Amino acid sequence: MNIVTKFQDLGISPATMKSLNRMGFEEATPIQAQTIPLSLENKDLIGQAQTGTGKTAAFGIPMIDKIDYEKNVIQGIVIAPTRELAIQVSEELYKIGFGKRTRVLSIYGGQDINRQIRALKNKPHIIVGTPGRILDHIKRKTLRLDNVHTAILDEADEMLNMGFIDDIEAILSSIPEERQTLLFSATMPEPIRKMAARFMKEPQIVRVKAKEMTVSLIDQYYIEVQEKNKFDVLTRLLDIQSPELAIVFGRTKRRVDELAEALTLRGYMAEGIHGDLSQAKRISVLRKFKEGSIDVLVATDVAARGLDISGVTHVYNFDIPQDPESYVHRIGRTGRAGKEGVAMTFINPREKSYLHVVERTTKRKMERMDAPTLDEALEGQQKAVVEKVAQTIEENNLSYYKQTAEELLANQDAVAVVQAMLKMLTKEPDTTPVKLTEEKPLPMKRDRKPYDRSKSYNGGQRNRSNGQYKPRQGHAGKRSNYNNSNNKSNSNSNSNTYR
Ligand SMILES: Nc1ncnc2c1ncn2[C@@H]1O[C@H](COP(=O)(O)OP(=O)(O)OP(=O)(O)O)[C@@H](O)[C@H]1O
Ligand SMILES: [Mg+2]
Repeated sequence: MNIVTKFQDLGISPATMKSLNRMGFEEATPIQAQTIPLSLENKDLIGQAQTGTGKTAAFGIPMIDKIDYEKNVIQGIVIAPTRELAIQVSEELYKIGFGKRTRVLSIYGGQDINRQIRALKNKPHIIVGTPGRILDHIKRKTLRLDNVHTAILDEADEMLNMGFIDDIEAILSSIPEERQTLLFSATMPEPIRKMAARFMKEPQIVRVKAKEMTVSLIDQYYIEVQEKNKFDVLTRLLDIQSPELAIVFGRTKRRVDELAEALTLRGYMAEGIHGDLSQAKRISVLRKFKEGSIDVLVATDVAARGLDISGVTHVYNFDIPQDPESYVHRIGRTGRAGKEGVAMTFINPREKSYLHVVERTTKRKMERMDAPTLDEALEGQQKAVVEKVAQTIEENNLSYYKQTAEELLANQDAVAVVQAMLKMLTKEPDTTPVKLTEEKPLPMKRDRKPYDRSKSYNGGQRNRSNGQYKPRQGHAGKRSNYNNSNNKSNSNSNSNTYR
């Protein structure tokens, strides 16, 4: 049962309604429908909803609505874990605030601080920033937060992971206590609750009820593959699936650099992004990806949180993530705002236990897929050529080639002509040798918590000798009955690798 909620029924001001219309937002998403009215009543809130379901606007709309344009002071602050996210959130807030002419400023590390100080003098209404840099400005007294009425922690659990808790505490302590505090993420592991108890006043918890933690529009597969074959499998998949935009996640910075280089060697438009790159480089890589001048982004988990890039059709977990939360955020870069997506996870046979922990957390099984063969890759390439031919016929004026084509067909067998052209146009699967340093598989996982059979899926069986979960029969795809699981026992608690 889906009840449609119109934005005008949520008590939003006409000025903000105008912005939403301009953005093409018609109906509120469930998290928006459930949190906006509470937020307008100044309630503290913890909001959890699947990736790509509009949490930014869920906190952004009511915050903007409460901004007094006449007052030239900072009234709202958003704290986000990465620079990219700070920029993206500030852009979305700018759009939402357009009708009310709200001034939004993003401040983050790596950017010239003097420029930021000058920008702060322009009296923004809202600040979006990363914890370190915000605190830096507070200490320099170039940022005063005593008129802030709304504080938002986006991706709060990631900020905890990154060790920002003290910075956040320091920032919040310089904001008046009467403030409203909101906390949003797709995942809410246990430590978040402690954090909430410290910083919030009787927070209302709004969890959009969903059977699974991941969006059902994302088809999720896993492929069992030996480390040394991973790269060939990746390029074959890229050839077969021909994603519009793809993100490949690697475990380490070195891995990302090597993968980006290897993909480029084999003729893909790929670039890497990770925390060691300069801020300017990271932003330029992301821009190229958004514009489509590169179509494969290779990334560490730095890009896994919150990034909203439309057109990402495929996510490849070249290395399986260490913890299930990270999986949820990574694959959530696709299947956003109602679009479909595909997520493929490579697992080394020794890493099967991680697969099971992810599946138990998300309450969704991944379907097993066999690694594609060279022939299948070739077939994929051919199909791409055929599609391109059809597209060219549709789009271009080909009259210039007509005479030659007719002559060719008069002298040759038509099928032979097409065969020859296909052969010429089809990119043979590239096997250019590349250098990738081998990554060790993740250490065998031992679940410290006893395995509660009444709660999660019923197909796993503990193998005592090595702590792995073995599917009872066949592969994981045979498992069924996730419905028995108790959804309220948010399975995050199953994760014992909290970074
Ligand atoms: N009501 C709406 N109607 C149409 N599109 C919307 C609506 N709300 C948000 N969107 C769009 O959906 C996309 C995803 O939104 P957003 O980035 O806020 O998701 P999120 O829930 O924060 O995801 P994540 O957990 O990955 O951070 C954005 O492009 C946003 O503009
Ligand atoms: Mg978000």
